[in-house]
Amino acid sequence: MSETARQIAIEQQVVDTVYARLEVMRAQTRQLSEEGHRRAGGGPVAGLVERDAMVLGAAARLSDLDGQEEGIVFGRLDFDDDETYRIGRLGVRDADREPLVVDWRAPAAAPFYRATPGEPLGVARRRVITCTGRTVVGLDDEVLTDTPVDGVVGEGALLASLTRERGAHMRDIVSTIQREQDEAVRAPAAGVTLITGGPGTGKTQVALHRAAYLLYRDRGRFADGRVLVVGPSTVFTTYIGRVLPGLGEDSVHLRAIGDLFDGVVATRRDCAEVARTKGDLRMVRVLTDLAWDTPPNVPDRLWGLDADDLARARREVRRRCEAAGITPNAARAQAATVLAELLDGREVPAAFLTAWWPSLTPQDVLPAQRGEWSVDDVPLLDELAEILGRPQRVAEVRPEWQRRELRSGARLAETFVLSLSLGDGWQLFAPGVATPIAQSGQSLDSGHWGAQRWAAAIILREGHQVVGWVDGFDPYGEEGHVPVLAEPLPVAQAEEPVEDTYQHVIIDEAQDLSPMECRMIARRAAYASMTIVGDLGQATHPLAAGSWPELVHRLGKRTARTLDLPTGYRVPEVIADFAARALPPGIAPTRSFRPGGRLAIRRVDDLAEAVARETGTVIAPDHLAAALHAIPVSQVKGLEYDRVVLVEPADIVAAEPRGMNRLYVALTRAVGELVILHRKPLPEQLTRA
Ligand SMILES: Nc1ncnc2c1ncn2[C@@H]1O[C@H](COP(=O)(O)OP(=O)(O)OP(=O)(O)O)[C@@H](O)[C@H]1O
Repeated sequence: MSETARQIAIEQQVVDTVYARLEVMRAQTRQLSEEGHRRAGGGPVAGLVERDAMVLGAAARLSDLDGQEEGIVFGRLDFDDDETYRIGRLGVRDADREPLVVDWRAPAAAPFYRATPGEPLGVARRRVITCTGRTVVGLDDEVLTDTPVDGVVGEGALLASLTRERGAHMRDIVSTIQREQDEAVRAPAAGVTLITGGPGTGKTQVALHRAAYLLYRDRGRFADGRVLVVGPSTVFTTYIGRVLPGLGEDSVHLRAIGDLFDGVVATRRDCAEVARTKGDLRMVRVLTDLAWDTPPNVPDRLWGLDADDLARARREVRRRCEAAGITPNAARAQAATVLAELLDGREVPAAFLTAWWPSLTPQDVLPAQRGEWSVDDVPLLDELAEILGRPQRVAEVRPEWQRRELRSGARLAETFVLSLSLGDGWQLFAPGVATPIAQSGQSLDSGHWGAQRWAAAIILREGHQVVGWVDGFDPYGEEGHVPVLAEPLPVAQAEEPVEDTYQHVIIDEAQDLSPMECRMIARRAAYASMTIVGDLGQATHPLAAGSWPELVHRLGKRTARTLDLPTGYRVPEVIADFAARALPPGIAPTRSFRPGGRLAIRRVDDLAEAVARETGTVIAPDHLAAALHAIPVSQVKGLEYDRVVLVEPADIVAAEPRGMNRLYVALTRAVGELVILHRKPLPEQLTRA
């Protein structure tokens, strides 16, 4: 038996023990979950709470275990003092609670990523264990001590991992995270962490592993959708979408910029000129004017008031509301007041007010052009949501009595009638109109009649019945003869305001954010710590920040701790050296870890014909992409392919103000081979030696 086979057999034994233990845990978990469901049948409130807690915990545990089928154990550390332990995607203990595998995120696992020959941290040997499913298929040892270590085997885990076949989705790098990457993954959660580095330095990987790390370190704070990861496009989020579930985490919100505003999924980008306009901070003013403008199709006269009078009234409403900090969607009462003043106190019918001052959604104010919003529209919709204000929340418009009922969970007819100002109830039915009791004066008889009408209204609206009459308070709080209502509808669930802010926000490809996009993210990160990941050399947005401090500031934060990733793991040396010619002055090229690589540059007469002869992924200027069945160059950010065929660089550069940066992005997508096909002369920068 070879030494490698012997060592593999040793590790296989450990892996088998871990899986056997997981099976036991899985069976226990399933039993727990079933027990939870059975108890739920009982129904009492206390039981429900218990059920929820149990089912939730059990289900989470199950999905944890299911997600970890592949390669749970991937590392081993042997220390100078003969201590040994295995590192895995999750921590597993045996029946006596002794650790079988240490979670890669635990402090004890840090030496696996941090130890170097110069600074071994007590580690004698670091071993990477490669599994396919439950079978150990390879080992790679690195000895970090001068004293001899037995049974050393190796095949270069990092290189092996880099040369593995590429799938349609990004795979995690948990077994080969490099030291500088690990420092970025484990940087403190608080404040702003800025992770910079050239193409292929592992920024995206670090960002995702960091999300998993934060969840592990402070689950109470970050679980349940409290971490947001923002990427540049839905193609990109789909590409990286499996990394976190593979690491056992599925509670992170992963969103593309075009996907951040609820109810809209935008994938198309506007051309640079339009993007420049839409991304500019001056849009805030434009959108504010739009939000207060007269909406289309609203009535344009009311009794003696014509369209001009109404337009003037609208301006007056805006003036008063802006002075008082009231948003358009909360301004109907002010609108009523202004109109009533113009009408010498005459009360404006509710129906008119609702039509003239409707509640607006951002989509009402900024309808889709040709049936579709662009990614650059999304921050505008989000801004409009802020400017318009939410249509008043149910909780806010509910009268106090109703809120009290919702809080207590009980709807008491007597309470309903006696303890509240009946005006509240009437307001629900006919806002802005005087109540029947008020209209009928103070005589008890007509008051009684009015109360009956009022009760009928409430019956219609709320499903109550009148079961008697008592002396209570009329709509104006005066004493009167009022109905006691019964048979209420069940009390609805109290609607808690949904907080859509996060505890931690991770932004990938952050160099590309326009000022308006920054505002959209900052709105979700007002109280959040942040991880900002990017490369200024790949900035293509016409309004991209010129420096990192500027971007941090745009995101509403002040300072950042910066970590730079200096080594590129994607692009091989030959291609990286060539691509560096497209880098703007002042940006240092990335040192490539991958040796070799193949580069071919061909001048051709017919692009379509030349493309048809090639194999690999074709990347073309956007205007040629469809004809050549190619991926538009604007869509490849963050992605990578084994063999890239890049078409007509001159057109890519000419298409937009930051065309050279766009070309740099395209040149740095290839993992093995890059073929450049061009009909027009190459951009001058590429021809420089
Ligand atoms: N430590 C590592 N071990 C194995 N593979 C790695 C490691 N670091 C990075 N890689 C691989 O290198 C490639 C580039 O990584 P990634 O996409 O995270 O880089 P990036 O810096 O985000 O690139 P870009 O700036 O182009 O978006 C990926 O295939 C990734 O899996």
